[in-house]
Amino acid sequence: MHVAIIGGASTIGSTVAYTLATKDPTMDISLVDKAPEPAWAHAMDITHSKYHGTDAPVDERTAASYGTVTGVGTDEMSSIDPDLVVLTAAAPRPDDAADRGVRKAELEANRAIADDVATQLQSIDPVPVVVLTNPIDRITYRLWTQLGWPREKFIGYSLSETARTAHAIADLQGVHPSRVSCPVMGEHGEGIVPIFSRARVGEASVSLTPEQESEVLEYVRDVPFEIASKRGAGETSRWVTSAGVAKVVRSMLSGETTSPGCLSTPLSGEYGFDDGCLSVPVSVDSTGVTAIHEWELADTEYERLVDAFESVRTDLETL
Ligand SMILES: NC(=O)C1=CN([C@@H]2O[C@H](COP(=O)(O)OP(=O)(O)OC[C@H]3O[C@@H](n4cnc5c(N)ncnc54)[C@H](O)[C@@H]3O)[C@@H](O)[C@H]2O)C=CC1
Ligand SMILES: O=C([O-])CC(=O)C(=O)O
Repeated sequence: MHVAIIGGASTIGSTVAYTLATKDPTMDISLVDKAPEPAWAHAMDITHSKYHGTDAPVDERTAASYGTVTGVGTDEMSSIDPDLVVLTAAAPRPDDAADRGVRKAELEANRAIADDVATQLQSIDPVPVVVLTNPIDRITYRLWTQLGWPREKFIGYSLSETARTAHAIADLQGVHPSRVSCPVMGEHGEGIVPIFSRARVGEASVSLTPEQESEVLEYVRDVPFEIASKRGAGETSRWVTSAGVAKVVRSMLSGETTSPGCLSTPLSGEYGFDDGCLSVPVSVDSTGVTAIHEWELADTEYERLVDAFESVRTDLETL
């Protein structure tokens, strides 16, 4: 399997590449970036890391199954034949990168990048594209409309919220986060919609007060920016993001249909929404999104979803 990461020299792209290479040494990975030298440098470093990551020396047959990690410029996109593309290309982060509104503020600069990437991708056959470039709901939509590939190919990555929500609920319930599940729909940003009606600790449903729900919401909205402010504005949450993206990519390329969770995808009537992207529960396989599941939601959850969609649509009108 071959994954091309466009914006592969980025903090997030290179960390996704390292995580994928560590979890699956057989994968071929191309780091494609408008800056070919750092792309090459990350690729070389990750290639060396595989020596220790795979407990070398290994036998000849195992070694022959290992994939390559390469770094190239965007002008080489047409010579790459990926099974899946991950998009992490982005404009330099603004000075207020640790402010909560920054994802939306990135729209104008990253829209131009999405249009450039659409041109790069015209040179290959349609494959699934997992978009990380913020604001993902708008950028995923823009890429879809610019490229014209089937909507099933477009997935915006928003799964970090599920991990953050699980941690916040675990704190309130006094349990280990790994025991908690609570899907998160909506916008990757202020308009996240944790589906508290489906929150569970193990098999047991969880009942939170409205104050506790607000606490969870605020934590999930705030924590990536708290992390960015303490690390330095150029740094985002690379660890949870790369682990989540690796989960999505590996489950898509596993050869089976799986449901990794809620991901952003173009909607055509689902949940009553048209012409925009939001995170919704999906099934995926190596071809892209195979099903969008329409869950019964609590009234407050659906109202939050409507607000999130309106916010996305309002921004799309400006493009
Ligand atoms: N969806 C999510 O959960 C997350 C999304 N992000 C987003 O991921 C994006 C990347 O963030 P960082 O890794 O910090 O970025 P970065 O600033 O480290 O790197 C951006 C890269 O994009 C490349 N690039 C710019 N224009 C390009 C083009 N037209 N074609 C190819 N490459 C191009 C640059 O050369 C650079 O290597 C941002 O939009 C960020 O907000 C970050 C964390 C989580
Ligand atoms: O805003 C950012 O760049 C970081 C981000 O999306 C996240 O960690 O969820």
